[in-house]
Amino acid sequence: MVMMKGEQWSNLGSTMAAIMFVYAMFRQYFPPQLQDYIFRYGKKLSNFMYPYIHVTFDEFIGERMKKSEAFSAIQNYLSDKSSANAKRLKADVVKDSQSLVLSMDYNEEITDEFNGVKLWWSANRTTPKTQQFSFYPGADEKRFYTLKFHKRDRQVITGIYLSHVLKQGKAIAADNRQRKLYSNGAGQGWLGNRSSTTWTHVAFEHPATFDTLAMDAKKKREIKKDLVTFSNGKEYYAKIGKAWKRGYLLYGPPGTGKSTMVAAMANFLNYDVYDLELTTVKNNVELRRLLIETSNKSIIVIEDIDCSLDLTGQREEKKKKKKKDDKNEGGDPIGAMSKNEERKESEVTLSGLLNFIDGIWSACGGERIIVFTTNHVEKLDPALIRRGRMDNHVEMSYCRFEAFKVLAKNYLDIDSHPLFGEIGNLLEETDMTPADVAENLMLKSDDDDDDDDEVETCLKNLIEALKTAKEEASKKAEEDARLKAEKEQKEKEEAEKEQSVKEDVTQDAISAKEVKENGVIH
Ligand SMILES: Nc1ncnc2c1ncn2[C@@H]1O[C@H](COP(=O)(O)OP(=O)(O)OP(=O)(O)O)[C@@H](O)[C@H]1O
Ligand SMILES: [Mg+2]
Repeated sequence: MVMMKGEQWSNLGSTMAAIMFVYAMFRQYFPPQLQDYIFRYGKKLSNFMYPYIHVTFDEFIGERMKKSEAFSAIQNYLSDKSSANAKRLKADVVKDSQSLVLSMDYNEEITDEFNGVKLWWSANRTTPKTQQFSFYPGADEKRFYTLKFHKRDRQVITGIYLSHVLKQGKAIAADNRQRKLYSNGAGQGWLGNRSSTTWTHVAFEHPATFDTLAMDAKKKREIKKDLVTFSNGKEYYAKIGKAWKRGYLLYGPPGTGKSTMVAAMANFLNYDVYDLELTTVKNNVELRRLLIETSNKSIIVIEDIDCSLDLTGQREEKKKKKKKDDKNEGGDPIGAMSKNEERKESEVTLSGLLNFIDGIWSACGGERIIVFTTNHVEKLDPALIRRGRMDNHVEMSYCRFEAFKVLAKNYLDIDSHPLFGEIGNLLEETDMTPADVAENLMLKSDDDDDDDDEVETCLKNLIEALKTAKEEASKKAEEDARLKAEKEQKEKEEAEKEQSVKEDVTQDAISAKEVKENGVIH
């Protein structure tokens, strides 16, 4: 054995010596130009033997371990291709998504064709051969995709194919993406004090759509058109020099579908929803930070804006009153502190909010819809709802016949019924919210056999409810009229009384003057 090893070594030694000798001869006897020539042709020869180019795409880029956008896009693109082509597939539940995604297994190669050019993709991974114990098995694993193509196709691949892959991959990601509902909750600082608020999210799974939304069909069409124009309007907004965002004000009585409309908008556009609770936002700075943290393709909602902020035009008076209170409580430091803390609850001001809507920061990112909902549009400061801030004012109103038909179709699956005529008339005369109408249309059992009976019962119940509501409304109107008349009568009486008192006083004054001047007593 040892002999053999020694023999091998001596063989290797002599081979090396032979190579060195040949190389020395080559350098000595061939002029440098010829050497270059030979090297060039040597390379050409090897290129000829292996004419392919390999490009690798790593999963992570940079030192900060940022996930490569290209890798994700390629992953999506290939999962779409490979489910049809590859033989060995890997099934994965993509994070934040409920659907199973099939992608090609490691070391599997799939062929793609683009404009007549053939190319090959393969998924690879390398695991460093360390013996170190790792808390996260697989964390050291490096994953990458390799693209192989013929070097004559270089132009096509680097020019258009790769950008095509990235675009397709991103489009697939947008389709598969699980939308999120964000809300801003007060965080807890590590010393127990209230820290700044941050966005937390859950999956957004509201089933409302424009089809299930009961409202005037024409209005609905207009809103849908407006939304589509907005979401396709990137170039247009850039051209006119306006930030790519749009404001909606939804107003109407409680239960008319304002919140439902927001969900329908998000589902229609495939946007995320940010539900902004203004009362937990400490101040304008925090408001701005929260805004900057929102992603594009999102709807930012502030519900019941009239309750979240004091926007009724009486701000100044209140502030003055507060200042007065402060002065009075000079001797009570603890009280003053708690008052201060209370005030910290929300120092968001109208001007802060306006900056939030149309200040320069609001343009960051773009593609955002801001929705305000309110029950009392008349209470809002006109500055807040002028066009340009709130571009689209949508009134959500009581349920009329057309809206009822949508609800009847959704809830009872009927397009017409003999009772529709009566319901239609009642709905024109009575104000009932879609929420109340819908409540009456809910089927109480899921038995298919007596469906027709149940539909009829539901509609009859609705008629009863409408009649009751109508009676109540007329009673209320009567009562209101009575109270009004009483009030007017009272005011009239008071005015008369005042007048007579005034007259008496004047009469007395005249008499007193006469006495003084003439010394006459009647
Ligand atoms: N226009 C509508 N179309 C379909 N369903 C509706 C409509 N309006 C109300 N509803 C039903 O009534 C319920 C309450 O509606 P929603 O929460 O959207 O009202 P809202 O206008 O936001 O009320 P609030 O002012 O009290 O917030 C919803 O769950 C929905 O099922
Ligand atoms: Mg609501």
